[in-house]
Amino acid sequence: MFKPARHGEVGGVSLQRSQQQKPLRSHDRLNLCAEMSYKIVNLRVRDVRFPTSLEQHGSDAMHTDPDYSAAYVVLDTDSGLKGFGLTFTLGKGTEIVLCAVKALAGLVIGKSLQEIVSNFRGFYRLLTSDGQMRWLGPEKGVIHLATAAVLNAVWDLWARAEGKPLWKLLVDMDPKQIVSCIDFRYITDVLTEEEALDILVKAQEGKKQREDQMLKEGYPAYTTSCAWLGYSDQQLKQLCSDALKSGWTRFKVKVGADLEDDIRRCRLIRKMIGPSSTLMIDANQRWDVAEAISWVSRLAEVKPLWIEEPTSPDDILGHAAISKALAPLGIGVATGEQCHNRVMFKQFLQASALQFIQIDSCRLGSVNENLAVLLMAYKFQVPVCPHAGGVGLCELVQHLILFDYICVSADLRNRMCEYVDHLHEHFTSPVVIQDAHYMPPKDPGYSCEMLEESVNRHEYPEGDIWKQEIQK
Ligand SMILES: C[C@H](O)[C@@H](O)[C@@H](O)[C@H](O)C(=O)O
Ligand SMILES: [Mg+2]
Repeated sequence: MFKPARHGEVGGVSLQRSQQQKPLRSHDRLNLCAEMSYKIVNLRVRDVRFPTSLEQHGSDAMHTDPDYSAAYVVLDTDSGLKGFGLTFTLGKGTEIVLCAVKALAGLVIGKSLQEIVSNFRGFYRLLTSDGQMRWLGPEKGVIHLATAAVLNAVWDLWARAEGKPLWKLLVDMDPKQIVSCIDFRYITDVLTEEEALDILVKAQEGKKQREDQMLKEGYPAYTTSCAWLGYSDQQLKQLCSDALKSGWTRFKVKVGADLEDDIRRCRLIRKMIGPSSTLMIDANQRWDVAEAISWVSRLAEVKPLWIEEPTSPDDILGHAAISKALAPLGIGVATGEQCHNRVMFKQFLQASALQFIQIDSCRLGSVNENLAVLLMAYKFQVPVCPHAGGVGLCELVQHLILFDYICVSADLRNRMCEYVDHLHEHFTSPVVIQDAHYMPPKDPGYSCEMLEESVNRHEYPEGDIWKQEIQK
């Protein structure tokens, strides 16, 4: 059974003085309604799946039948306010994530939001460092996906309690409070707390203009939904021509299963979008290192900006070798959607193994760990181009990239956020895309809440959608 940690302790281990969270001074605190502590009294988690594989939406060279799914978390508080969070999965296995979320529930229930956010670094540690459960990770795999779902719900609750969309909650925070949410353990050799603070303080200049700019123009996006691997050439053409009409200028194509098909499909798209539009290719980990280099060299004629996930997501030195070999062709390497944690990102950066860093709102330990990666990326001057799509990933990650632009990078060169046009209708505050840009969300929260009816219909296996599928 989990024993609540005493002050200065995480998972029964006493923290070094320097790692302890300094209590926030009163002026650092946000406006959490003074008389409201928002005590979390219950955590519910549901297995929600969408049968996207039936039409090959989301298919790639390794995931040929993805059913976009979520472990969907709802936190109930004593005040009636709820927090909604999720992590993304591909169908089978979502029930395992549910088990992991349930295993973490005891660390959350009974805590007040005030208690959590006044020592968010400590709370992140509590979830990721439990003396028994960390054996399942640490900070990777199913337990980390579950951590993301739970923490996403906590951040959603916090933003709702403040009456702000999450990006605005972050933008309005004092830089000291931002760094107080980050666990710097294992990354201080490249980024110390002081350096992080320095980056954030320097970026205060021009913040207001950048916020206004985002509210007016939105954040640039690219689309992946024209060219899933399982789509026919006919479908590709139709979707690409529709996207061009709607103002899209940046496109990603799935590759990696068959070289001749890739050449044909990429030529087709390049021809349709013209030389000045941007094309990216994504192999979803299909190749070995040498194979990746030779395959992508054959596709160099279509001038891809990047090759995404050319090989195993764990092979940092392999990515470095591919980056080096493809640099003369003007092709960068992008990865991150399956990068476990900030430590791996640190090494990718140290090894110059990627030229585009793809954070993921549900793979890393929520906002807390993503903040660490955004700051490391800034230090190494590597552009962040978040992974999105799936179910809910666009809704979530738009908040993080808005924060990145307004408060960290202040730069839009070579930067764009992924977009796919699936399943937004199931959310209470779906993303708003205008002229191929993400428009900043206005509703309070982290945009994770799904429509109750959608959850009921898609819950696995009892929902109507799945009952019908099972009967077929
Ligand atoms: C199975 C999924 O659709 C992936 O193919 C998808 O996340 C993809 O890698 C992407 O970059 O969007
Ligand atoms: Mg990808």
